[in-house]
Amino acid sequence: MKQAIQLKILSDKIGKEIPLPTYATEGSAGLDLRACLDAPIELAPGETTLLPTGLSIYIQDPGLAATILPRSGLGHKHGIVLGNLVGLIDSDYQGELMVSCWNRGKTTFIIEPGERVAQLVLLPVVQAEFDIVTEFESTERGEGGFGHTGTK
Ligand SMILES: O=c1ccn([C@H]2C[C@H](O)[C@@H](COP(=O)(O)OP(=O)(O)OP(=O)(O)O)O2)c(=O)[nH]1
Ligand SMILES: [Mg+2]
Repeated sequence: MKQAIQLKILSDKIGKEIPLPTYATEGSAGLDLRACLDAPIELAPGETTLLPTGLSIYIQDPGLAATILPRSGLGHKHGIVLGNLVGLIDSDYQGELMVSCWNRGKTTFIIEPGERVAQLVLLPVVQAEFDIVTEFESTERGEGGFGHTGTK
């Protein structure tokens, strides 16, 4: 599904040395987010840094949200993941998209200006309107969880 989303360019670098986010292929779910930096950043093992993207989006529709997810190659091969594990962008957020970058690996990683550090995925959202009850209709699972169904 496609939907227009308002986007503000906050840095002169965007659209010049740093391209606007695009879907890499027709079927891509994620838009790669690039580090909007003046100079490379060294991220030592165990360190976390908050990277600007030079962009803000205003999703506007409360039925949507965006998530910031790690890129699998960076995460698996270099241990570069997100300090908050997953970022959630609210539909009413209008500030700069920020990427918390965590080096959970064992070697220093250099983040270059314009490097694709994470990906943005827009998702549908349902806001709950709580209906307070004292009993739930019973289910096969009931209150069982956390391995209740076994491992094999
Ligand atoms: O990786 C992220 C996560 C969040 N945000 C922005 C968008 C989001 O809408 C806002 C608040 O995020 P969240 O609700 O996860 O953080 P919080 O610690 O609960 O802050 P707040 O009290 O502002 O809601 O921060 C980012 O730019 N990047
Ligand atoms: Mg919050």
